[in-house]
Amino acid sequence: MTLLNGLASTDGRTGGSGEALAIRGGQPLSGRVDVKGAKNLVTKAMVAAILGETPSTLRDVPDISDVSVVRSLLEVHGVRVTPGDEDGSFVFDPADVASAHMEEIDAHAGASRIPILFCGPLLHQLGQAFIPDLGGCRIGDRPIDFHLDALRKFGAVVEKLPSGIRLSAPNGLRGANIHLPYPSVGATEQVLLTAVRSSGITELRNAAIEPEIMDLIAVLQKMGAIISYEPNRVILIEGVDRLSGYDHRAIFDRNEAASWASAALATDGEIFVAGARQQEMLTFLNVVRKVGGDFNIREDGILFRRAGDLRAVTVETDVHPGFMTDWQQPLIVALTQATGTSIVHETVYENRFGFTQALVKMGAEIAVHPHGLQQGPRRVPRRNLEQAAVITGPTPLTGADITVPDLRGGYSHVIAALTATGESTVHNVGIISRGYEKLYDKLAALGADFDVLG
Ligand SMILES: CC(=O)N[C@H]1[C@@H](OP(=O)(O)OP(=O)(O)OC[C@H]2O[C@@H](n3ccc(=O)[nH]c3=O)[C@H](O)[C@@H]2O)O[C@H](CO)[C@@H](O)[C@@H]1O
Ligand SMILES: C=C(OP(=O)(O)O)C(=O)O
Repeated sequence: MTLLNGLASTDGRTGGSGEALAIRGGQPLSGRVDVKGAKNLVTKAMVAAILGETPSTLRDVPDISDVSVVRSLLEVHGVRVTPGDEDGSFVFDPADVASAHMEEIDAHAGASRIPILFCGPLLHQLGQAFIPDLGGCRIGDRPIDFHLDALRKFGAVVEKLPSGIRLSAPNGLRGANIHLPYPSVGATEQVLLTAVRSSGITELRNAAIEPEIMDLIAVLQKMGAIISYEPNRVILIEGVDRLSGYDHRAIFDRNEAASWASAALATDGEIFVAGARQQEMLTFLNVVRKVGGDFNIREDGILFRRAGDLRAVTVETDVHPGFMTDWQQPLIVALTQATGTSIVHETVYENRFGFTQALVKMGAEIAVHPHGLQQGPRRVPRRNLEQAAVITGPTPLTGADITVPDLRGGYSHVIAALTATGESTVHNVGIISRGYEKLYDKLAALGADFDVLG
């Protein structure tokens, strides 16, 4: 790796969103990468710290920009954030939690989806909350109606502002009976973070049960919450008057682990993903096996490589325990190298195949069907969100000039460029630092040949 203009941070994290990479591909990626705590747990556990009466310690916090955004939003609300007693650990002290100025909150608009989860904790601690407009990947409409409907059931009053929303709880928050129209990850977390200190019992039906949600439940239980779950996506929360801080090691980032696994398959390399665990990746591992990949599960991680030629597969993204929507983009890069016709049905978001245009530019044969391919009822009925990508392979990829559209699409572009022969320029790579820690260091450790262009 060469830093042509020094814009990349010295710790190997990507720099501003305008940064570009010149990548010379065609070589296998081989070596070891370490994955830390999951973006989709760590950011929520940080918000949970507001609910405690004593400081919380979170371990294995990745150095990603979504964590920086949430840290900054906590700090403007008076939470003191200091390094913990080991590398990657942080202490969150909520002793001086206070309302923040609107301008300080607005400065976080459009940066991440996590601010919506501040609602319950801030309402409990301050009686009011201002939430900026949300960011996150633009992969569909991403409404927050389930969040707001649930908050109103707890007794919150929601007012829409020109930018963001204001909430208050004039009569406090009371436990509620909530049935989510769809097992939304964020809305389930909203209910958990609000219910734990609301008076009485909350019954949440059709809850999401992703491993990161189970880890958030573990965090909240450490704080003093009483939460149980029943079959069929039912979660019961008995509100308590006070919560204390927690000490918790975050669950590993299974999305990052799946990304590196796909990179090994796409480039015909061999990558040991240290920190990855089998249990949370069962569904992904089944697909790795079906596509002709090989994995070796060890105590400290999982080794991924090809078992022979890659084979076409059909996958449908779904809520947990299904095949996660965040896994399909890197997998599709590998599927361009598989023999036959693969189909990926996207059922979670309505616009998550935009990244494939760049792959087509590089020589991949991918047809996107915006209204899906499947007729008739689906296992998880949705609101016509299905899209399908049909990938025919194997096709050689050649270097191209491409622009990253979002987090997972961006990672896939980098891996496609490393799979391709010749040189690619990948623009806008800074977005990838939302969810991948030390990307440049990891690529360099795996033998990738690239320059940072700025
Ligand atoms: C920070 C974080 O954890 N992000 C993850 C989280 O996003 P996030 O929590 O935003 O995803 P959700 O599970 O809420 O969204 C799933 C679907 O429900 C819809 N929906 C959601 C809320 C709502 O109020 N109304 C509504 O219609 C969304 O538009 C989407 O079509 O789960 C997604 C699904 O596993 C992952 O892809 C994201 O990586
Ligand atoms: C969609 C994702 O994240 P977010 O919800 O933070 O936009 C993702 O991690 O792929």
